[in-house]
Amino acid sequence: MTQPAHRTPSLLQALEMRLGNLLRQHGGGSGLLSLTLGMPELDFDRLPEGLRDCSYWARPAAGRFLLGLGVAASVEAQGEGRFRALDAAFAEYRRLWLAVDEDGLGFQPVALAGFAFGQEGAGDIPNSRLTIPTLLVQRREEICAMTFTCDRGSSLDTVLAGWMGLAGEVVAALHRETSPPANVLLQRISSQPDDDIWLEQVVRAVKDICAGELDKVVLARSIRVRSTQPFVPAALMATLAMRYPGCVHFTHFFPSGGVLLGATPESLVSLANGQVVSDALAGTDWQSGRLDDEKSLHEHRLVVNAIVRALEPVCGFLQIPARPKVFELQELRHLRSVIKGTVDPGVSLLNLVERLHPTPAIGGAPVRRALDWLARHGEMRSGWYSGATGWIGYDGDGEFAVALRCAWLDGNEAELYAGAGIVAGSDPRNELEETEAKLNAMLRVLGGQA
Ligand SMILES: C=C(O[C@@H]1C=C(C(=O)O)C=C[C@H]1O)C(=O)O
Repeated sequence: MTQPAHRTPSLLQALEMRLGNLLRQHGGGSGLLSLTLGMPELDFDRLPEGLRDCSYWARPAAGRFLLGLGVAASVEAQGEGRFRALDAAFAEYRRLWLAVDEDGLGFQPVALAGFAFGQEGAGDIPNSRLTIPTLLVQRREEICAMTFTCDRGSSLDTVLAGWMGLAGEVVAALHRETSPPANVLLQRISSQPDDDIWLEQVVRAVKDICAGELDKVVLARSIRVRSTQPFVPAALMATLAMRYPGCVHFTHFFPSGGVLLGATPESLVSLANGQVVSDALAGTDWQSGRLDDEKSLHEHRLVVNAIVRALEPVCGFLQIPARPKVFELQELRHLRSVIKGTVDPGVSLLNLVERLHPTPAIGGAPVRRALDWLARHGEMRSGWYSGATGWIGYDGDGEFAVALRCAWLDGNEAELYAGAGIVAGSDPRNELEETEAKLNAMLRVLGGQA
C-alpha cells in the first residue's frame, strides 16, 4: 500500500536516525559497507517516474524488483577478457565488503550489470559495466528493503547526507503516479541497413549455410523513429509491465542522457544456490502459423545443443527437456526449452555468462563461424542490444537476461532493434517480416497503445 505523502518526512527521519546509528557502529576501516533495512512502507513494483541516472531490473513473475541509484563502486571492461575482468573486480569488492542485513529479512546487496553483444565498443556507452549502487531498492515477493552502500573510509556525515538525498528522491518518486501512456505519432526516419541490403544479406547467409560454411546466423537490423513528444521511460515501462508480465523488464539511464529500456523474453542464465538455469529461445511465429515445422525445430535444437555443450563441463547434472514448449507473448510465440543444472563449486555467474554468450539464439552456430561471418559482412549492433542486462548478489547468485525487444531513447527519438535466425530453409521476405513483428511489439508501446 502506498502511504499518504504526509507520512514521508517521518519515514525519512526515522530512516536517517537508524542509518546514522548503524554508520557509527559499522563505519571506518576499508572496503565497502552495505546496510539493508526493511521498508514495509514502500510500494515498489515499477520504475518510478521522474528518476534519472538509475538502473531498473525486474522479473515481476518471480516477485523480484531491483532499482539502483548512485555509484558506490563501478567497473567497466571490454575485449576478450571482459567477463573475467568484471568477475575479478566483483570478487575483489567482496573480499572486504561488510554487508549488514539489519532487519534479518534475507536481503543482500546487489550489483547491476550489462554488456554489449560484441566484446569491443558499444557507441556512447561502456561495452560492459558492473555497478554497485549507492542505494538499492529491492522487492522480493511482498517485502521491500533499501540497501545503502558506501566506502567505509568516507566521512560518515557526507555518506549519510548522500544516502538521504537518494532515499528522499526515491520515496518522492514512488509516491508519484505514473503518467498514462501518451498517444503519440511515430515517424520512421531510417532503417539500418536498408530493407534491400538486409534481404541480400539473408540470401547470402542462406547460400553460405547451404554450402556448409555454417549452420545458422542471426541477422539483426535497426530502425529509428521520431515521436511528436519526448518519451517518458516510466510510462513505457508501465505498459511493458502490463503487456509482458512473463518477461524481464529493464531500464538503464546513461550519463549521456540516453536510456535503454525493454522487456525481454529470454534469460541468458541464472544462478541460485548452485542451480543454473538457461533459456534456449529460438523459433518464432507471429501469424498463428506453425512452430513444430522442421525449420523451427532445427533452429531451436542448435541453441539447445550449444547451451548443453557450454554447461556440460561445469555441471554435475543437466536437465534437458525432450521437446520445447511454446512461450506466448502478445503478438509473438517462441519455442522455449529451459535447461537446468547443478553447477560445480567455484563456478561464478560471470564464468557461466562467458561460457554461454552469445548463444546461437542471437549469434549463430557454430558460434565462432557465425561471429566471423557477421564480422566479415559488417553487421552492426549498437549499444547493449543482444548483449545482456542483469544483477549479481553479494553471495554470487544472480541472473542475466538477453537484451532483446528494447529501444534506445534519446529525447524524441528512439532506435529499435530486432534480429532473426537464418538457417538453410529461411525465406528472406519471411525473415524480414519476423523482424518487423518483433519491432512492432516495441513500436506499439512507444506509440502509446496499451
Ligand atoms: C534476435 C531476436 O530474437 C531472438 C531470435 C529468435 C528467432 O530467431 O526465432 C527468437 C528469440 C530470440 O532468441 C530479437 O528479438 O531481436
